[in-house]
Amino acid sequence: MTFLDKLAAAQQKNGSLLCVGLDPEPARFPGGYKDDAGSIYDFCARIVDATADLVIAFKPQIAYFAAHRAEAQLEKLMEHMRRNAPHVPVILDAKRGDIGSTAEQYAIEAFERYGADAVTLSPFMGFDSVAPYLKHEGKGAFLLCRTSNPGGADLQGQRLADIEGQPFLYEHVAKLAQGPWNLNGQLGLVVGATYPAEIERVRALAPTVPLLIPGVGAQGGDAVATVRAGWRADAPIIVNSSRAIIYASSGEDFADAAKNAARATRDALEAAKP
Ligand SMILES: O=C(O)c1cc(=O)[nH]c(=O)n1[C@@H]1O[C@H](COP(=O)(O)O)[C@@H](O)[C@H]1O
Repeated sequence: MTFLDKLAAAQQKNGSLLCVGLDPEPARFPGGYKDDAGSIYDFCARIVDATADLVIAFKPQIAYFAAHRAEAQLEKLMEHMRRNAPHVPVILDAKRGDIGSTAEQYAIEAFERYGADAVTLSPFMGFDSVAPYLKHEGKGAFLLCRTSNPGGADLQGQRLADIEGQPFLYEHVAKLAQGPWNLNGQLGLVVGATYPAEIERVRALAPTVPLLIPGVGAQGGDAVATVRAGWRADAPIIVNSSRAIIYASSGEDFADAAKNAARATRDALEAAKP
């Protein structure tokens, strides 16, 4: 099953556009797990089990594992998701970007070592830095386009004077992902929920690619505006929330609280569909 097939199946089965982001910070863990990097797997697995019937995808952020020497726990978590939530695709948030020969290794890491269904990438180094990921049949690759952080505009908001129509850099990325770079239909784009006008613009330029949209919840993005700007019946959007879900409670009830927060967010996103 390809990433896109899995995404469509999860969306239908769970009636959801919500992606739960797995950004484990031991300092924020509840009760007995607090400050224990050895509990990263246990904490995340409990969040996964509590929310697996409410999401379109899971998105582990690799830095939160690597910072604690917890790559083995990430491997175990990936296995856990394949076993306990086989219907939910996993996007490994790694934001890689490097020359082709190194990108080949990063692609092996994401798709073979961790078994991810999709990965996040920086397009800054150009097509040859993206191409190695596209050789992995059926896997997805999300290019950073208009990111959720305020500094995203520093470069993504620059006009490209030598390209017809003088588009912003993020608009050019959207066009490349919809067109010449999308060799096998594996590309998607990352656009922040904090900038709904830009989501609308990206959707107009890239009408069929999946959009990964982080920034609702802790970053304050508007769920309703996000769905109105990006949702199309025939093109998926994946709306990520990490901290607002996984740290919904700092008590022993954290998994139940995550489930309730995920359900409320899922329902708000569904209700916003036109
Ligand atoms: O690629 C991403 O996932 C990403 C892109 C972006 O523009 N903004 C953004 O916040 N993210 C990631 O999405 C998650 C957002 O987390 P919360 O702000 O806690 O919901 C983090 O893992 C970020 O690294």
